[in-house]
Amino acid sequence: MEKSSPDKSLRKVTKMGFLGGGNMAYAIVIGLIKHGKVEPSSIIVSTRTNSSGEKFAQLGCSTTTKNADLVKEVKGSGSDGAIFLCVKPAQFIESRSNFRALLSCFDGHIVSVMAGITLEALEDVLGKGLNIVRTIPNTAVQVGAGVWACTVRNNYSGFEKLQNLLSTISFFPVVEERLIDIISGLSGSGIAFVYTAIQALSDGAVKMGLDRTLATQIAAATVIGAGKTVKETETHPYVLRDKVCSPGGTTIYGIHALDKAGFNGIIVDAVEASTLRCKVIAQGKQEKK
Ligand SMILES: NC(=O)C1=CN([C@@H]2O[C@H](COP(=O)(O)OP(=O)(O)OC[C@H]3O[C@@H](n4cnc5c(N)ncnc54)[C@H](OP(=O)(O)O)[C@@H]3O)[C@@H](O)[C@H]2O)C=CC1
Ligand SMILES: O=C(O)[C@@H]1CCC=N1
Repeated sequence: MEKSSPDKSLRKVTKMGFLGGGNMAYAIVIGLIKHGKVEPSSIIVSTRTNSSGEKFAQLGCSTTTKNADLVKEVKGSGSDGAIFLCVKPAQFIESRSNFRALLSCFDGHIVSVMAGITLEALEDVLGKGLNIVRTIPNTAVQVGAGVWACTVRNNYSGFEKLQNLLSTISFFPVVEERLIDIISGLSGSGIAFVYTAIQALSDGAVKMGLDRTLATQIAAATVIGAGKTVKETETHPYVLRDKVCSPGGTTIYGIHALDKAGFNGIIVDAVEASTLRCKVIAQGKQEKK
């Protein structure tokens, strides 16, 4: 009896190419290998310089400094391949004619992680009718706990394969495009605000006499616990906060110190500033390195 070929809709994203191998690409690649069960041999990374590719080669990925070689290799895997645009917005705009020449005939998934660059701008550069997904990840994908929001013009056939893959390392909501810059400020950049808060908590404990290593471990565990509690109990953060504040106790004295310093307003300003900055860097106004 003739063996039936496997249902194509059940096949996975087969080959992944990363155009740009900086901090974000590295976080994604590490996450996919360690937490997404992706074989390093199915990943190819392109960078401008050989030295930037070395850390990927050490993981067992292929590397190149020729973008055309990367596209050729991913194309060879058929329409189940994915190319991730992981260069800076200004680098993309500066080399737009090269990116158009490379990708205008690519029929796999084209996943942009570039802050600020809209679907319309991506289509202007690369062409219409491609399977383009605009996304904004954060670097916690490296530990399988990222936030990676995405927007897609139409749910093209095969999009769910990409969704399944990227959901292995992140909370992967599909949202309206107008929300992407806000989520960039909230989680793409927001993770850096949380690192700052962890450092500040640790500093406070060191000031009071705890050793730095233990202070940072406890600060990190406290932030993880707070996030998990908000998520799993689905309770308003201020209700949870009230349960920590005993009347006349220790916590309300700390909360008072935060209020006097304008803590809430500072965080709101930070998310606002990072959100609005997306529009500026989308015009190529960024230091290109
Ligand atoms: N970092 C983060 O937390 C986040 C970043 N992003 C987005 O990810 C993208 C990358 O950011 P990040 O990784 O931080 O930046 P990096 O500067 O760390 O990385 C940029 C990479 O692009 C490579 N590169 C530049 N031009 C080209 C080109 N023409 N062809 C191929 N490779 C090229 C560089 O190569 P070389 O090293 O050889 O110069 C470098 O490896 C940005 O668009 C950013 O908005 C989104 C969310 C979060
Ligand atoms: O700082 C940046 O521009 C990138 C985009 C979101 C997080 N990092």
